[in-house]
Amino acid sequence: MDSLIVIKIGGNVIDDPTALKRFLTVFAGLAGPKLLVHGGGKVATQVADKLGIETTMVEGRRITDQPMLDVVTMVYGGLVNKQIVAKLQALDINAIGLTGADAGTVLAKKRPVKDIDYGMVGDIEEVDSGQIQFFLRQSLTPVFAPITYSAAGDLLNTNADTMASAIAVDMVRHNTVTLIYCFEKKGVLKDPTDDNSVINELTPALYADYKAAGAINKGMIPKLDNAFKALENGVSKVIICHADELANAVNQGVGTTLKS
Ligand SMILES: Nc1ncnc2c1ncn2[C@@H]1O[C@H](COP(=O)(O)OP(=O)(O)O)[C@@H](O)[C@H]1O
Ligand SMILES: CC(=O)N[C@@H](CCC(=O)OP(=O)(O)O)C(=O)O
Repeated sequence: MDSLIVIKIGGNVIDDPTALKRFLTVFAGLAGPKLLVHGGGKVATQVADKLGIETTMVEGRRITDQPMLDVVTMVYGGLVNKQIVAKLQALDINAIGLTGADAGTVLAKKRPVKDIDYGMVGDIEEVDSGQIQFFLRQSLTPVFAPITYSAAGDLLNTNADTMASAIAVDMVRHNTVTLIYCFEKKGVLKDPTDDNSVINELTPALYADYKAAGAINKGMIPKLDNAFKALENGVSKVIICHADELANAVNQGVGTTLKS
């Protein structure tokens, strides 16, 4: 089986043009088939602000009413996605920008209303990994925006960490998959205020301990839940690392590697 690297790049890096350019240069230089999933939550919040639309996040998920859905569709599916695709083209990577609706790649279902009404937020139902494999075989590099679609034809806002995990898991049918979450810190930290406290190997038991102690919190919790889910479902290797250390993470094991 061919290997495939699925990489997710987070919103804090996307919001910093210099850091994004550095990351994309390293991404472009990685050998072999690869695929990028991007976030952009920070940019969406800034654009919503300018339009007078208030942002509400609950457990790391954006409450997405119709005006907010319009914003995230424009920001993720348009602005951020196309800027990344253009930069990759300039780096000689033939990138193809996609939302989950494009080529029917990621189908979702509107999150049912329980205690909280998230609005137009999608929980992933099905990934068409055969279609993604088809793009890869044409030597195209898919770049996914965190937008999915429903069977009824609605666009849905979907967390980018979840999207990367779901795509990686389904690609296991075709490839030996490595999943790498890149963000602005050096990995999962024992102490979030100390950038030199990287946990080299994280097991579910250690994760539970650090979470209970409050050392792993906020956005890192849904990220790790998605990351462990990928490891449990056939992804060979899952790494969380700094965007600048992507090349070393692939080759030399920097950052945090998840263990089952
Ligand atoms: N133990 C930890 N190690 C590293 N980051 C942590 C930790 N606990 C909480 N965090 C926070 O999690 C954030 C990453 O989650 P999130 O903002 O969702 O990432 P992304 O930008 O990749 O989507 C970091 O910016 C950091 O503030
Ligand atoms: C439903 C939901 O919360 N979707 C996310 C999608 C973007 C994202 O995940 O961006 P980062 O990776 O930069 O956080 C949001 O709108 O913030």
